[in-house]
Amino acid sequence: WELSALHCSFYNFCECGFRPNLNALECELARSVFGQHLACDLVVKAVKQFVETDSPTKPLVLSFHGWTGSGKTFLSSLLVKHLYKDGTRNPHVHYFSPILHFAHAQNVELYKEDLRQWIQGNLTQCSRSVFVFEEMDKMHPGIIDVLVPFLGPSWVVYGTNYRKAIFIFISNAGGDVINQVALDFWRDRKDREEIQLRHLQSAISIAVMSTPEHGFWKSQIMNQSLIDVIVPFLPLRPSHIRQCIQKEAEQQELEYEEDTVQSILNNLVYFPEDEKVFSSTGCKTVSSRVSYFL
Ligand SMILES: Nc1ncnc2c1ncn2[C@@H]1O[C@H](COP(=O)(O)OP(=O)(O)OP(=O)(O)O)[C@@H](O)[C@H]1O
Repeated sequence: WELSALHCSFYNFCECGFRPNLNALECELARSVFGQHLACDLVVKAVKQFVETDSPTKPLVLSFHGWTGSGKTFLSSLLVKHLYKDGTRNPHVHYFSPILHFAHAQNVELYKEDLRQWIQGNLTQCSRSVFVFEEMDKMHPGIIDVLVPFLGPSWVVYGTNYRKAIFIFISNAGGDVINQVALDFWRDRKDREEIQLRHLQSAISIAVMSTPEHGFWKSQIMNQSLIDVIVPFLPLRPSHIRQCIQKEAEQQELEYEEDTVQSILNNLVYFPEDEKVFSSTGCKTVSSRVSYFL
């Protein structure tokens, strides 16, 4: 008890169960997230820097981009797991999905007001809240702009210390350009681990800004550069899918033969059609296939 109290007063961040364990995060990402060296590095660095600052000047805003099934939602849940004592069960982690929460275009004004109040209310209760916005490329543009006052360094939101919050935006936008860069590296026989943010960042921003269905389209969030880190997720190679299959089989406590793993791999779709370099669905359908095949 004493040690934990000391830790809390020293770091000043045990409020609302916020107990980041970033070494554990780093280990779990290295062990469980396959083929995403760039995303893992960027997230760990950004979060470390953020939580080690007593009074951050703005909230941490991360934007995850990449092909389906590449691990965007998975990584965000591992991050949350290691930020709070009770992980994803912590009530100060809030998930938003356009289909669930903002389904009807005619209600945009209502959604905006509800969202603004929800964020403000929750930040008043707990400044160390995390807000995760899924499928940003299906969000009606405009809704997300109500977040602008909460994301920047210079606004004051009365009664809240909004600067300690973490916002994560997830979308497939930019997936095509990320895939193209990864494919070019593969064709040039360059190591995938050589891909750096500078190879992708501006192309992703351009892709997002030119997608009218994206929640960031014409948004002040992009125009005012309120995103701290753009986090690209690379398309997964068959070797990564193999790792996902093995992990899933182990989790389900199923015995597996190499032949069966190969059959699952053979049953997936890869692109480009002639070269079959990357999985079209990433690891997304692996869990159900493992249950079916093993
Ligand atoms: N890079 C990865 N390493 C390990 N497991 C992965 C990876 N990518 C995906 N998975 C597995 O596949 C499941 C689905 O992935 P996830 O939901 O994170 O994909 P996503 O990128 O968010 O896809 P979408 O864009 O369709 O929402 C995860 O729960 C995880 O088990």
